[in-house]
Amino acid sequence: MPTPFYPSLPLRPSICATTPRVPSSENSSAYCSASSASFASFVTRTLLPPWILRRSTETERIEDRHQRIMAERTVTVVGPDSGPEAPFPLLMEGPVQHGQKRGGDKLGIPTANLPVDRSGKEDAASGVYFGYASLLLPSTHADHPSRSSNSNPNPPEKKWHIYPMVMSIGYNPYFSNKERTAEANLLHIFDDSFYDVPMRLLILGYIRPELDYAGMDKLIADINADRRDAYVSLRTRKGWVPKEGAWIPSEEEVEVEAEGERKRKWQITKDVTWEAGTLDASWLVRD
Ligand SMILES: Cc1cc2nc3c(=O)[nH]c(=O)nc-3n(C[C@H](O)[C@H](O)[C@H](O)COP(=O)(O)O)c2cc1C
Ligand SMILES: Nc1ncnc2c1ncn2[C@@H]1O[C@H](COP(=O)(O)OP(=O)(O)O)[C@@H](O)[C@H]1O
Repeated sequence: MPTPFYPSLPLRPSICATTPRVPSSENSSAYCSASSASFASFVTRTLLPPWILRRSTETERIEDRHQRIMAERTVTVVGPDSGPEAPFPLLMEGPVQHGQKRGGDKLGIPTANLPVDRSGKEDAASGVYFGYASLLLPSTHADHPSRSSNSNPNPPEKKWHIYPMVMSIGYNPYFSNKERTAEANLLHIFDDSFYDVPMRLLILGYIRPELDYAGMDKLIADINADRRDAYVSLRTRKGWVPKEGAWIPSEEEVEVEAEGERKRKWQITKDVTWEAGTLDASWLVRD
């Protein structure tokens, strides 16, 4: 019998906060799912992907952790089940550039930068988006699939490799940037940086506008919530999973030291295989 795409689990997260994180004034395509009842049951059925169920020794622990976390916070599932809608997808590409060195060092969330002005996306509304990135890693790179020790669904002979991502386009109001940038956090743990590596971004949906914050901890919390929303929005629906397959992260809640306090955050920790979906992501891997 084929493995069901959506596992059945006793989770009851609330879908779309009563005060949504996502005001939609800046972009009409920003929205929470229309039918919260069906989405509630959808995410209830789908939140934990099959690979978690297959990990026999860790299953209990991770399930417990997911249940507790998901009971504590809300998840915004963005876009219709069938897949991205106009004006998406938006496409961007270019070599990864250096930024202000804040993502990894200050926020603990590295972001691979592309200039906005040379990519033809000047008209894209500033804000937080999600979708997939692909990288053309040289075969000598530590993260090239041919060198990876973990089970890797991306065939090494393929030149471009796909990763789920969440990104911001704009001026980073918290840091008052002068230049508009596009910055993607790939939902994958890399062993090495990949500056100058060609990157493509298939932008599939809009999560929220860029915001200013009273403190960096609030910015970090929101970016982690964005990562979670992007992950659930992509992972749980066939219409959002590439036909081409992806490196898929598993998330775990870990203790981290931040500004002298121990805090909890979501961190991508493992690679697992996603079942192929119906999304056409061929642009990401074409030669
Ligand atoms: C998903 C995501 C959401 C973000 N949201 C905001 C935001 O609301 N406000 C803001 O000032 N910066 C936001 N940023 C940008 C971060 O501040 C930025 O990644 C950080 O300044 C690192 O910059 P650097 O690459 O130049 O080091 C966001 C980044 C990501 C990946
Ligand atoms: N998961 C990841 N997502 C994005 N970039 C990553 C990731 N892991 C490592 N990197 C590397 O970290 C760099 C970004 O780190 P960051 O501290 O934000 O520096 P910068 O300000 O130069 O962009 C990326 O250009 C990339 O080479």
